[in-house]
Amino acid sequence: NTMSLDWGYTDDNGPSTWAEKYPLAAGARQSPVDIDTSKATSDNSLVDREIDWSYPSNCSYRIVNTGYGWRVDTYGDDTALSGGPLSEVYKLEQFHCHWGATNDEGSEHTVDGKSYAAELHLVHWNSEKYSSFKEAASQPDGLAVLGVFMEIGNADNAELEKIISLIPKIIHKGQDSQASFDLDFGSLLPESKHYWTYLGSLTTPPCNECVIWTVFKEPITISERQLEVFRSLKSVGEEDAIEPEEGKLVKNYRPPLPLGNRVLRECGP
Ligand SMILES: NS(=O)(=O)c1ccc(C(=O)N2CCc3cc(O)c(O)cc3[C@@H]2c2ccccc2)cc1
Ligand SMILES: [Zn+2]
Repeated sequence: NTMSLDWGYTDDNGPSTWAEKYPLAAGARQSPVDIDTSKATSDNSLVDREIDWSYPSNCSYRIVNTGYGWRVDTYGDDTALSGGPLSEVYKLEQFHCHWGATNDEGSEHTVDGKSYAAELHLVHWNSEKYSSFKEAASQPDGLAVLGVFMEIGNADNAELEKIISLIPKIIHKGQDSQASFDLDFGSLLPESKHYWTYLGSLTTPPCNECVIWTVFKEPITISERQLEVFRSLKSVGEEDAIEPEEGKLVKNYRPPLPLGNRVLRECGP
């Protein structure tokens, strides 16, 4: 029925149930993973191959409540991500975030078992080799996602505030808001470009194994108030008459899956 999403993060439709309807979720190249720093190899294949990104400073965006979080759709024409583990240039398609009900959980990747309070994902697709995002999402090197850990700090994150200020307009699933603001992506990313990288998947259904993951080592900070605004989103539409406190998206992260025999590489200490 319209009330229940066919997948989500509650006990009855959460990550442990996804493989029933989305068989790829049970694959051997799934994401997220726990980053065991002792397993990371710093072979010189990545040495001084920094991750290079160029994003426009002023652009028009659409923020949407997908039912499992907020997502900002960019019109990635003049965006470019290259270098690091990437052999081609990738275009930014969208970015979004994952969080938990309390600050001691919320990130998808963990580092030596430690969770951060949230994790930002910037999703890019291989526009050099493929003709659309959807086509790229069915290819092993189709997508490149940058993962940025978020920890609680005293100060608001000013760049994120431009997005957070739009959230009250998209409280219910399906709502969206068009905005054009000058987003300085550079400050949504940590100062240090040091990262881990491995081959993985979408962390939500359909869990396609199409992602080259790059997770920055250094977190950015977000305030508790800003994180509370994320948790005020609802996973149900305006028409779904439920109690005011019900349907709140207090968590939308997938717990880590086994790295298995995949290689985990790192660049920078
Ligand atoms: N967390 S993440 O790994 O960075 C990630 C990346 C992309 C996507 C994404 O764009 N998806 C997956 C979920 C989804 C749900 C929809 O209702 C929808 O309209 C589109 C998507 C897309 C998607 C769907 C099918 C194939 C590829 C992507 C989701 C999560
Ligand atoms: Zn994500």
